[in-house]
Amino acid sequence: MNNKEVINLYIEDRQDTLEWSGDDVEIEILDEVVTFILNDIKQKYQTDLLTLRDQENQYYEIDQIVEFKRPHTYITIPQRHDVKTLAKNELRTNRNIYTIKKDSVLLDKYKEASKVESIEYQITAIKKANQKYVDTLIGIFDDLVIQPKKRNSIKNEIAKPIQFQNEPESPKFGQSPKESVSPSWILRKSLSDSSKKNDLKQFTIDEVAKHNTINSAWIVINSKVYDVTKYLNKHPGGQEELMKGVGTDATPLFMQNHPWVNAHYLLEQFQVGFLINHK
Ligand code: HEM
Repeated sequence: MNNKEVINLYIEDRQDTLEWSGDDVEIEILDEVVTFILNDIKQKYQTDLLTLRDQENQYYEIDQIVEFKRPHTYITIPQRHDVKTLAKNELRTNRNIYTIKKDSVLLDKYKEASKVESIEYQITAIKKANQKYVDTLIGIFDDLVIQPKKRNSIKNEIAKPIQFQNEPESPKFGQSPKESVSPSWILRKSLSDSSKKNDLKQFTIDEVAKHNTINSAWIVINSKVYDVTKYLNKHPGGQEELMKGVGTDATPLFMQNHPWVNAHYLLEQFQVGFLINHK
């Protein structure tokens, strides 16, 4: 009964672990969960290109993670990481553990040794999120002058590794990508971010809590503080729903309702700062 299986995905300081008991879980479900994780990584790292490699540095494709139940997959972003050195020994401070059952997935998030969040997803919600992700992505790219080449094939080619004939000079961890090797849309995004960054402040959760009315409505999603006063009547789920999260760190509520929504894309103009985690 206890034939527990595990797949690990690593990128920088993040480790995502899928755990399941071999008898209970169909391979399609594992595929959905892996896709869900890779989509999340793509959103967080703002890229649609991820390469997957094993411990021997061999490239492979997304469906091979599950098909061969590879225990360790190292993920890199071609223009951002030095592809010659796999960061096998990075300190993984952010760990996400997905316990997969027949119809649901329990996600436990850890920061260093402490559990910071626990979310239960129905498999149907994960499937819906994967489907929605494609739509969200198209929405994002519509706004950019330069379109990524694979825009129409993203759905079928999630995370397909790309190979360079001559490997480009890649920045090391922690350095920002060089202009010459960055896809222009990433560059564009980071430039617009940095010009605004000067105005952004740091807030404690107590300061955020003061803005809990429809006349001044602040909300925290993924450590970013947004003044959503002007977004309240635009929220597709309704003002009343959004008000449930106002004045708080609403990341868990947000994730329960629509993990596929890219909040930062929608709310960037309303960002006023960052949340400081004090103590
Ligand atoms: C401030 C950040 C938020 C943003 C940018 C946002 C954005 C959205 C978007 C784009 C949708 C449409 C989703 C779709 O059609 O797939 C939506 C729906 C919804 N949102 Fe939010 N939301 C936010 C916060 C919240 C919070 C805090 C809650 C709950 C307390 C919430 C509850 C809902 C609900 C219940 C729906 C309807 C879902 C459905 O029709 O299936 N949202 N939101």
